Amino acid sequence: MVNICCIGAGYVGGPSSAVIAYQCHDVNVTIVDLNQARIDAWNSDNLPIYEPGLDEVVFARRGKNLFFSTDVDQAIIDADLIFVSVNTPTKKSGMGAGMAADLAYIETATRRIAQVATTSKVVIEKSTVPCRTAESMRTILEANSTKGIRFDILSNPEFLAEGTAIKDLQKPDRVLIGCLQTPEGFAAQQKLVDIYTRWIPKERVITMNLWSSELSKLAANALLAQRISSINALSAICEATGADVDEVAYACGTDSRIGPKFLKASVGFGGSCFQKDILNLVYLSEQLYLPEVAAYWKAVVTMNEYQKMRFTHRIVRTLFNTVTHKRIAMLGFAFKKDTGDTRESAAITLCSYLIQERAHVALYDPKVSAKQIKMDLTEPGVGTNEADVDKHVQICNSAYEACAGADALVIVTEWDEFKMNQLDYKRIFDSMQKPAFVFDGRLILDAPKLREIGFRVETIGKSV
Ligand SMILES: NC(=O)C1=CN([C@@H]2O[C@H](COP(=O)(O)OP(=O)(O)OC[C@H]3O[C@@H](n4cnc5c(N)ncnc54)[C@H](O)[C@@H]3O)[C@@H](O)[C@H]2O)C=CC1
Ligand SMILES: O=C(O)[C@H]1O[C@H](OP(=O)(O)OP(=O)(O)OC[C@H]2O[C@@H](n3ccc(=O)[nH]c3=O)[C@H](O)[C@@H]2O)[C@H](O)[C@@H](O)[C@@H]1O
Repeated sequence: MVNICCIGAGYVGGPSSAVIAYQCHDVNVTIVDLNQARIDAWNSDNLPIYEPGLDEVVFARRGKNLFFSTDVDQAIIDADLIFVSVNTPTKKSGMGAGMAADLAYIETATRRIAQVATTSKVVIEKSTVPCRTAESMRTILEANSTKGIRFDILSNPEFLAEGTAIKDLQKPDRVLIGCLQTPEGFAAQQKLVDIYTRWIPKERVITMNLWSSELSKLAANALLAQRISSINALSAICEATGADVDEVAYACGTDSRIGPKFLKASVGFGGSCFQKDILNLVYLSEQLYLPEVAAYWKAVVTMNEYQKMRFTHRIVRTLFNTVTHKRIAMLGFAFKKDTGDTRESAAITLCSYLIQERAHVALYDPKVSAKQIKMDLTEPGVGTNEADVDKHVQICNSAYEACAGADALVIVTEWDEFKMNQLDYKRIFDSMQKPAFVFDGRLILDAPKLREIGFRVETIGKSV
């Protein structure tokens, strides 16, 4: 029986390893984390992550060939293959602060493996890391390995998107496995290929060298984010000219060379990775003395910040240049629908700007807790503190509650339950101050129908 250990029971480690257990009943999968509360939640009926389809996968295999534990050492000792799936956030201080990836968690996990392993292991870099991180991991492992133990390193970046993680893992576009181009490297690579090809067609499991694999992950996220910033840049032109961004996206997306995906204009991309990974690429380019390349990728993030700011300015301008003491209903706080994750959500920036304008923000999100919202809005650097939040933010239990008495409602996350066929917009209109404004930051509403009800509607990428 093959034993797999995954270090890091987060958004990636949890779902990706659970799917391996689900697909390969003869493989033992143990997911470990230092965070006791997180592991307790994985072992409970209330999993720590909201992800469609995740409960079914976990509940089907937990206690059979899928285990969650804080006993990191034992899981390392027992494992043949070890996924390192720990967080790699942007560094907050020191060299490269605000741009480079913080590799401290990777290094701690790697050193732990070296310290406690008693047999040879294949160590798999699952976290998103700067190009050539595998080299540092290998150096640490080799310098600390004794007793003739062998460590082989693979790069196997993850491409799942939150909200569709289980679907993405069950039927991925591709799986990447990078290895050192040596006989031992190829042998290690084959072990992982043998796992994935149990449920993924062979031609979708792509093998390559370690450095290409590491860089491909950063490149894929940078290219995806670049498309969003491109369409968002065009949305500004649309608003100024009368062109309609949905029509422009459709016209461009039907060109098979461009393709239709990731061309939805929005309040700006969020999520834990796009910004982090682009900044990582920017830092790498700077380190390689490629300032033009760094500036090129940096512009994707700059455009995203601009989009969030532009949208807030539009709200303030439309509400007669002041939102002071006005009630603004914000629908959605997660960075996208079908997840409770708020990391880098555009909602945080928007909310903070509105509070600074002294608005009263009434927030509703179906999957984000009040505690999380408060934590996000009081993080250092966000621009608002606890007193601001207590004074200016109300967390509501429904969209109707948030909108009651509001001057404006703002769609920030594209949850299905905010769509026209799910919410009674006439009821909302009747409960709001007049004139009643709608700001659609996700292009999910039918503006002409809302206008028939009596709303004044402003939509990203469309002029009135
Ligand atoms: N969130 C996402 O959708 C995606 C994330 N990624 C990448 O995957 C990596 C992990 O991301 P997430 O799962 O979102 O992070 P996360 O923060 O949700 O989970 C990481 C977990 O690792 C644990 N951890 C840290 N150091 C540890 C150690 N030494 N021993 C045991 N546990 C330790 C933490 O306690 C935490 O629970 C990052 O590099 C990220 O860039 C890649 C694709 C998608
Ligand atoms: O490395 C990662 O963490 C992951 O990052 C993204 O996944 P994720 O951030 O979960 O979600 P996306 O669907 O990519 O959305 C990211 C942000 O872009 C926004 N977006 C997306 C698509 C679009 O057309 N327009 C748009 O504004 C979303 O609302 C969201 O705020 C990538 O899609 C995954 O392939 C990758 O594995």
